[in-house]
Amino acid sequence: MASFETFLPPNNSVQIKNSGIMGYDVPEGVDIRGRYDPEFSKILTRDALQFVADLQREFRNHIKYALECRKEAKIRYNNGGLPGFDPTTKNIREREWVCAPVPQAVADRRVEITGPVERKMVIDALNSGAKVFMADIEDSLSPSWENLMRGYINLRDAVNGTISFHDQARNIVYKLNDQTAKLFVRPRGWHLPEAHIFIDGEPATGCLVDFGLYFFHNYANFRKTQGQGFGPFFYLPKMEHYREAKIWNNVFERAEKWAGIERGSIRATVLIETLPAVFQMNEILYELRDHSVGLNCGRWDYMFSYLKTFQAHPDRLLPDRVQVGMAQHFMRSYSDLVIHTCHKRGVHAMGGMAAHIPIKDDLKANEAALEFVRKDKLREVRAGHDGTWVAHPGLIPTCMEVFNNSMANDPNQIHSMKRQDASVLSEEDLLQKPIGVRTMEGFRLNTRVGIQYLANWLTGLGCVPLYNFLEDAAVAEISRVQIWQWLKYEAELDGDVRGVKVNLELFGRVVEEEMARIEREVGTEKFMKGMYKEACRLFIKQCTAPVLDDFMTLDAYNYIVIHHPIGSSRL
Ligand SMILES: CC(=O)SCCNC(=O)CCNC(=O)[C@H](O)C(C)(C)COP(=O)(O)OP(=O)(O)OC[C@H]1O[C@@H](n2cnc3c(N)ncnc32)[C@H](O)[C@@H]1OP(=O)(O)O
Ligand SMILES: O=CC(=O)O
Ligand SMILES: [Mg+2]
Repeated sequence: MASFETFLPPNNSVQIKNSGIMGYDVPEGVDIRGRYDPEFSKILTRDALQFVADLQREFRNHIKYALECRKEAKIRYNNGGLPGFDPTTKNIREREWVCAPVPQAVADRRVEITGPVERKMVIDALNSGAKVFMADIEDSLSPSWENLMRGYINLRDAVNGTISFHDQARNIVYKLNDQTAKLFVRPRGWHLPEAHIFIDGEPATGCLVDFGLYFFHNYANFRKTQGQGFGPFFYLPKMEHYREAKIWNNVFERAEKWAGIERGSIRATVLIETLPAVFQMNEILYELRDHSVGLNCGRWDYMFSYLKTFQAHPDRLLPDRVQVGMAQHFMRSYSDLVIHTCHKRGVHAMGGMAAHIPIKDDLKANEAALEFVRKDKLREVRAGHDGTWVAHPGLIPTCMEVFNNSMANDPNQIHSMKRQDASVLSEEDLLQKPIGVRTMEGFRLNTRVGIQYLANWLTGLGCVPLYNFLEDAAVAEISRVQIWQWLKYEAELDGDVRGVKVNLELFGRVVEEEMARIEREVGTEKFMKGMYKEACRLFIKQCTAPVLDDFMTLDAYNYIVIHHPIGSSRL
C-alpha cells in the first residue's frame, strides 16, 4: 500500500488542519516537516527560508568537511595522541595583530545573564539589570520544533520591543523596561541537524537555521535599537578547530553582503569550551578578527570535552566532577590563557558560569551558595576577566558588586590587564592531570542527575534546577561520559567504598536505587506521567555503549523530532 507521503507534492510540505489544507509557502528544495502554525509561518516566510537555504547550500560541504576532521582528530586522540599547539600556525600566535575595535554598544559586559529563549524568561532577563542577555538556543534549550519556533518569535518580539507575556495564573503582565540588557543569541553547535526543515532532501544544519532566521528578521531593527549601528551579536559554541571559526566568519560576511550592511557589523564571542580549541584561541580570533568580541570560558563543556578527548586514556580519568573546579591547575591555566590571548588581541575575555542558583527555602544554604559565587567571580575579575555569566537574576547584584568594586568606571580590563605572565603557559599546564578522588556519591550523582536532566529534556525543558544547581546539556554530558569511562576502565572508587570497582553490576544497582530515589523525590504521579523510564533506558544505553557517542543529545533528539502530519519520525 502506498504511504501517505506518496500523495504529497514533491519538495513541499502539506498540513491537514481542520478540514482545509494549509502549509508553509516554501522556496524550491525546502520542505518543512514541523507542525504548521500561522504564527510560525510569519517566521518561516518564503524569503527567510530562501536565505537559510542559500546559507545551507553554500556552506554544507564546508561543514561536512569540518565534522569529518573532528572524527580524524578523535582517532588521533584515541590512539594516544594529545591535543596541542599547531606548529603550522605559529606565526599567527606570535605575530602582532589585533581584532577590530570593540563596538561601544558592548564595551561593558561585566555581568551577562543567560537563559533559554522562553518568553517570560526573555523578558525577565532583558529587564534583569545585567549588561547582556545571552539568549540560548543551545545548552539550555531542548530543541523541539515548538521550543525553537516560539523562541524565534520571542526573539523577534524582543528586538522589536513589543514582547509581552500575561501570566494568567498570577495575573502578572510582563513587559520590557526602558533600559534593557544587550541581546546576544547563541545558536546550536555545528553537529546538530534541524530535522523539521529539509533542504534538498537533507535535514538543515541547526545553527544555520537559528542564525539565518534570527538574522533575517532582526538585523535591521537590532542595529537601530540595540547595536548603535552594529550587530546582531552572537555567542558561538563548541568549536573544535579554527576552520570552524572560518566557516562562521564566511557565514557572517555572506549575511552582511546580502543585507547590504558594513563588513564587521555582526559580532560574536566564541566559547572556548573544547580541549582542542584552547590551543587555537589566537587562530580562532584571527579567523573572526573583523567580527570578534572576544572569547568566553565555557567551563562545563570544557570538562565534557576533556573527558571525551581523553576517552581512551585511562591514566587521565577525572575525579568526581564537583572536584574539577577552577582551582585545578589545568582549569586555571585555561582561564589565564583566555585572558592573555583576548587582551593581546584587543577583545573581551569573558568568565564562565558558576552552577549555583539561589536556594529559596534555606537561608543559610543560600548565603553559602552566594558566597561561593562571590568568590568565584572575585577570582575571575582579579585574574583579568572583563565580565562573567550568571544563570539566575538573583545572582546579579552579588556579581555586579564584585565587578564594580574591581573595575569601577572602566568598561572592561582589555587594556589594563595584559597578563603577560600567562604567555608562557605550556601544553603541559593546559593538560596537567587534575587532582581528586572518585567516590560512590559522585557516581550516584552522575546517574541521578543525568537521568533526571534527560527526562526533562525529552519533555521540552533544557535547563533544570536540581539539588540547588542549574543542570543543562553540558552537565548531563559530563555525567554520561564520566560514567562511560569509569565503566570502561573499571575505575576504583575511594572514600567509604575504597577499592570498589565500577562495573556493570554496580551500575545496574545504582541505577535501580537512584530511580527509586527520583520517584520518591518527584512523587509517583509525576514520575509515572513523565519520561523518566525512557530517559533511564537512553542514559543506560549511552553509558554502556561499546563506542562512545560524541553527543548524547544527538541520540535523544530522535525522541523529540515530530514530523507532521504523518507522525513522529526518526532521522
Ligand atoms: C553550561 C552553560 O551553558 S550555562 C548557560 C546555559 N544555562 C542557562 O542559561 C541557565 C538559565 N537558568 C535557568 O534556566 C533557570 O534559572 C533555572 C532553570 C536554573 C532555575 O529556574 P527557576 O526554578 O524558574 O528559578 P526561580 O523559580 O528561582 O526563578 C525566579 C524568577 O527568576 C526568573 N529566572 C530564573 N532564571 C532566569 C534566567 N536565567 N533568565 C531570566 N529569568 C530567570 C524566573 O523566570 C522567575 O521569574 P518570575 O519571578 O517572573 O516568575
Ligand atoms: O556554555 C557554557 C559551558 O560552560 O559549557
Ligand atoms: Mg557550553
